[in-house]
Amino acid sequence: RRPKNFPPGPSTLPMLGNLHNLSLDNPLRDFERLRKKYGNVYSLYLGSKPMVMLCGVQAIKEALVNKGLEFAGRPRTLILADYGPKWKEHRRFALTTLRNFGLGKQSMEDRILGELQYIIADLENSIGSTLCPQVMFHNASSNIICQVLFGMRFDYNNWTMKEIVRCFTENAKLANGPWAMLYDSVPMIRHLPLPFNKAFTNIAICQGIAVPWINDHKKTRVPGQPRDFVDCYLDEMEKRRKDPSTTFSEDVLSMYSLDLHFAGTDTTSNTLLTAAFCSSERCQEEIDRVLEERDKACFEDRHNMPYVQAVIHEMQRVANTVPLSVFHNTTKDTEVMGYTIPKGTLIIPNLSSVLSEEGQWKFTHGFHPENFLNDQGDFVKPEAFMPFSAGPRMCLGEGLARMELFLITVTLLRKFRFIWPEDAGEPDYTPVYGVTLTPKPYRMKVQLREAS
Ligand code: HEM
Repeated sequence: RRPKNFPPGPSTLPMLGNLHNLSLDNPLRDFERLRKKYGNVYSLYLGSKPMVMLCGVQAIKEALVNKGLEFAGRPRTLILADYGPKWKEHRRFALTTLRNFGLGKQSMEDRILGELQYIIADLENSIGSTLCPQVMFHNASSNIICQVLFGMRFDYNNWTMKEIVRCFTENAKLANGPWAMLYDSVPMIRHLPLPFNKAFTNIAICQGIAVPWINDHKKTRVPGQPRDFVDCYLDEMEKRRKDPSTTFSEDVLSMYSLDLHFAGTDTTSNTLLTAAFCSSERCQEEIDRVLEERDKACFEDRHNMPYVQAVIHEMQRVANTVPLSVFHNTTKDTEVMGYTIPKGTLIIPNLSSVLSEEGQWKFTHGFHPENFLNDQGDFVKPEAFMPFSAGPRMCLGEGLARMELFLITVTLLRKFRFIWPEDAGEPDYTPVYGVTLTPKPYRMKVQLREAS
């Protein structure tokens, strides 16, 4: 039985709770069906553990923004830290460090533009034939964040690179799956040989790769002259050495850099993968007009490219890359939309429900850049645009991601034309479910624009 004034939901079965109400492949449709039946705030039981689903702008903003700290916890599933001093100190440090490395400034742009040269080379090698952009975009996104963290990049066919990307993509599929949901709620399943346990093997593999890189930094760094995020962290650890309450340590560094590397890879690349479907001649005209003879774009150009901006934002809306955000936990007894939510309740902010919420968009279905343009053709961002979530736990890499999406889209559309191969049949837009939604693997034909 649900506690008094707890959000409503379907009746439960012993042991299973509501698991039988959810499809193992893709529970998003079930969540939408339940929203229609029970409203924007409803509850489900994963085994015996309650969870609350938040749908729509109003409920999500009330919880994640207005009552941000009360909803800022994390369940102890995979890697991201729960709410507390460790999360606070590390989040503050990471935001400042990323900013100092030029988030929004020249040097971060240089890193992205530098990586773009390798993407361009890959695409040029595929002119006239077809290419699977999945691997290329994953490698590029991984390299960009890898350079920020560790100061290095890898060739796209390098074994280490392939192994990291394999672990990340596999974990992205396991992380929000039903087993992951159960993992937090039914401790005894942790000892069973379940598919979800593979996620921990993958984390161990990635740590096994990253720890020697960190050790190498310890040997080669010059204190006070950081080359990358890891150097900055080691400097900070040194500074806090005598502080008994510090949460900075080498163990945390290896986990934290893994969090950032993972969070910055599968998200950006899956958004770009959806983007490759959406290129348009109108974008290309705007890009040509603004860049004129210049050989590369810069992030500032976005202010003169309202249509491109609208396309990129619409592509994020449609891509719905992180449909259920990352799960939250309540840090104290609280309320949302008049319902009572006890401390320690699993919270799922259903971002998918906001990105396609009736009444929030000019066009809810299909791909319409007009959702982000006013009558004068200026770029506008509706309140319901929340692919990075909202509140104190919102995406830490939003700045980097927005810069990547803009520079990569503009540079590639300026140079190439992407065509759906005639013999490939109709594109299948059904995404593959996970913490990130992934388009089914596909191939694109690539042409140089000048040549066409
Ligand atoms: C298009 C690309 C991206 C999308 C759509 C995206 C989306 C999200 C979402 C929805 C969350 C969950 C927020 C919440 O729990 O309320 C999140 C968290 C996070 N993201 Fe991103 N993200 C993207 C790119 C990146 C990049 C490039 C980085 C790397 C710097 C990154 C680092 C993180 C981290 C560290 C968190 C956890 C924040 C915390 O727990 O405090 N993300 N992201």
